[in-house]
Amino acid sequence: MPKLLAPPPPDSTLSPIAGNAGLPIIGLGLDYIRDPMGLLESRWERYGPVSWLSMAGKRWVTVMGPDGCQTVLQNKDRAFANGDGWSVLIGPFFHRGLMLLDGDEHLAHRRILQQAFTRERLSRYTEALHPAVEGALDGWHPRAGFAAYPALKELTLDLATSIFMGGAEGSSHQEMVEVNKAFIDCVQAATSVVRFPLPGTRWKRGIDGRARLEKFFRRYLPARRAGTGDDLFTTLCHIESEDGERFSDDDVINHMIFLLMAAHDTSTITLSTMMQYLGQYPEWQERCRRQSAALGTSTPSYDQLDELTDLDLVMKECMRLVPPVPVVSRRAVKDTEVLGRYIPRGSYVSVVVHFTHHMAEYWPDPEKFDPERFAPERREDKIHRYAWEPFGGGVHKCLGMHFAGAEIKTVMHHLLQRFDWQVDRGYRAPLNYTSLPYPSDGQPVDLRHRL
Ligand code: HEM
Repeated sequence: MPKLLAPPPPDSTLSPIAGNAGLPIIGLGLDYIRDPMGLLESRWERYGPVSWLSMAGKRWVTVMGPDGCQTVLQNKDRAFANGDGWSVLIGPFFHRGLMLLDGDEHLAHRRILQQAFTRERLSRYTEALHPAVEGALDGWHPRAGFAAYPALKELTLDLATSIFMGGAEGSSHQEMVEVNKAFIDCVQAATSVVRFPLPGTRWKRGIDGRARLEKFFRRYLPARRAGTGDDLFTTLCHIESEDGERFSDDDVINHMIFLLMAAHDTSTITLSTMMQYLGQYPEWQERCRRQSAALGTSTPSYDQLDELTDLDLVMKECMRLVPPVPVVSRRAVKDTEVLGRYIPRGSYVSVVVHFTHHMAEYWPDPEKFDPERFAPERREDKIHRYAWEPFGGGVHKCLGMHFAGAEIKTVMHHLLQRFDWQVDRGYRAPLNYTSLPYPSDGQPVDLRHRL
């Protein structure tokens, strides 16, 4: 029997939200991790676009489909808060990152941070990306069954240390491996069943990871405050809003830790998904390679990357099929409603991007890899403003989306020129949804140097 979350006030025309809790404590967490689409589809059929369930120790109102997602993300009556919504999942690890701030404070920090993502700065980051990508790819040893995911993860961390940090002078390889592990621990702690620092739990590893990251960044802070480099860390130390507001030392560290997290896993899974599908669809790999070669340079500028339109289609389709952030979190700070369903103050709300991206109503043959659906003559994403929403929407829409596009295209440009690769057409990535999705088999591809 479905249970109702809370009755609407007596004079209200709103309906209550139906749902079910699942198992004690863990709720439906394991069902989601095992088969997110299976769980979501069954709930859509049973309850429609707004329902409730238990997960990660809390009751969540789950909102599916572009109409409901739009209402929550646009947040017109300011009923949904980010800080409280995300804190319950990742607060101890990413507190005071931009995504966890709200209201005027969020706006003030976002205004300063925007200065780090102007077109001019993105052009300079892109210039710096090329040698860093080339250096990282020099360490790749192609073979059949090459594990693309861990190699890409290491590569994006290398990029983060050079482009974001301006290098990590004085840090050993072993230390960087530990920093990488600290990120993973912080991200994976999000869905820990135990939500206090009990030794041996994901939560405890996340807390330890945060402490390690803070120590790491604090060590480099004085040098970046005094420096004049083009990296993001130095930029955050110097940028100011139009009113002359600047970041404190703590702000810089909090934003750096969040930005590295925001940039790292999201770009890695996008690249890894692209390698999978380009390996499975050699005609697309060749199309992208031809366009890339037609640029006539191994180090295209930020503006030139716009000419890689085929790669752009593939990137969009891969982010549709595997959205790097499948669920976005909020908390209702007052009584409100979504699609006529009553949401009482204090409710946790999850916006399920992943489901929208696979709805047959909006995406014909939704499981098919079909990058042309984003081509100008089709533009299936135009059917609804929130049909394709990998970067979210509203005031918290991803601040790094243009950086992400530049990084992903730069890496792919170098990969296409250096290597070709194949993946069996029947392969299905065993994606682990414990936190952000990743292929638990390391995403094997048959990788070869191009002759
Ligand atoms: C494929 C890559 C990426 C995807 C899919 C992605 C996705 C998202 C999503 C869905 C949000 C909104 C979260 C919410 O509404 O609560 C977000 C926020 C954010 N992202 Fe990204 N992201 C990507 C890459 C990046 C990169 C590379 C950076 C930084 C260089 C970045 C920085 C941020 C920041 C700062 C926010 C918070 C914005 C705010 O709250 O005002 N992201 N991202």
